[in-house]
Amino acid sequence: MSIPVIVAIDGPSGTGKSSTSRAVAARLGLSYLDTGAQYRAITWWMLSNGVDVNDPLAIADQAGKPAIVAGTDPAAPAITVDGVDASGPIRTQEVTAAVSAVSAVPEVRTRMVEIQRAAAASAPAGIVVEGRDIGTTVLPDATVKIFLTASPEVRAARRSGELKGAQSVADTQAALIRRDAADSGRTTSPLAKADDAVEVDTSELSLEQVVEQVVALVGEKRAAR
Ligand SMILES: Nc1ncnc2c1ncn2[C@@H]1O[C@H](COP(=O)(O)OP(=O)(O)O)[C@@H](O)[C@H]1O
Ligand SMILES: Nc1ccn([C@H]2C[C@H](O)[C@@H](COP(=O)(O)OP(=O)(O)O)O2)c(=O)n1
Repeated sequence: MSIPVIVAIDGPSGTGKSSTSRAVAARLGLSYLDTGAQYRAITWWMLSNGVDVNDPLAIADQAGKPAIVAGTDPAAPAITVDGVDASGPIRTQEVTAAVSAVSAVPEVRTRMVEIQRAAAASAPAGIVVEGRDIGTTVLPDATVKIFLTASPEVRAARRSGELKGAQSVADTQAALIRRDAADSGRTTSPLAKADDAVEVDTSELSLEQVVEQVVALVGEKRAAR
């Protein structure tokens, strides 16, 4: 058996983290973990249970309550909260608007990071983990670290394509920029590129080209060890 490979993929919203991570994991036979889905899931629980998402003390107090379980099959990403499928509700604009505030609370992060490290440690062949602080904080010893970027215009166009006109491209771009600022500016493990991460600007690349680059980097690291 070869040593498990750990791939950390970080970056702001709409840069292609989820699509790239799933495709790389599927191609290399690795597990896959979407940590953003976990932060969205705990945010959904807070909103559903009447917790004031602008009150960090209230969030901290409740952070230990919901059971968040994320699947690790790249072919069928799954997320449940207290056993209930949360894959639809975590993508609503209400959750998107509240997730940065909830995920800035240290007690929330401590819990999520524990679950994320356990998933990485138990993946038989290795795992691709995507998020904001994977290379810096969650898995600082990852085999390969990637930091994806793209221009705000490209990211907003990609996101509004998914929202199917529910929000204008200009509003989507403004919301992305607000979330970037909140995620990069928080005190506990902000969105940041690790010093040893490879930065890939995906603005002008197809998904296939990004996947190829990441797969090639993993191959190089494997060959070197
Ligand atoms: N390199 C790319 N070129 C064009 N579209 C892309 C590319 N990467 C991702 N996408 C599309 O952009 C949208 C956002 O991608 P996603 O992987 O969800 O980004 P993130 O996880 O960083 O928010 C999706 O609709 C996806 O299909
Ligand atoms: N490792 C992570 C992953 C996500 N988060 C927070 C910050 C992000 O704005 C939200 C949502 O992340 P998600 O990856 O689902 O966001 P997008 O799909 O890129 O819009 O969660 C985090 O704080 N740390």
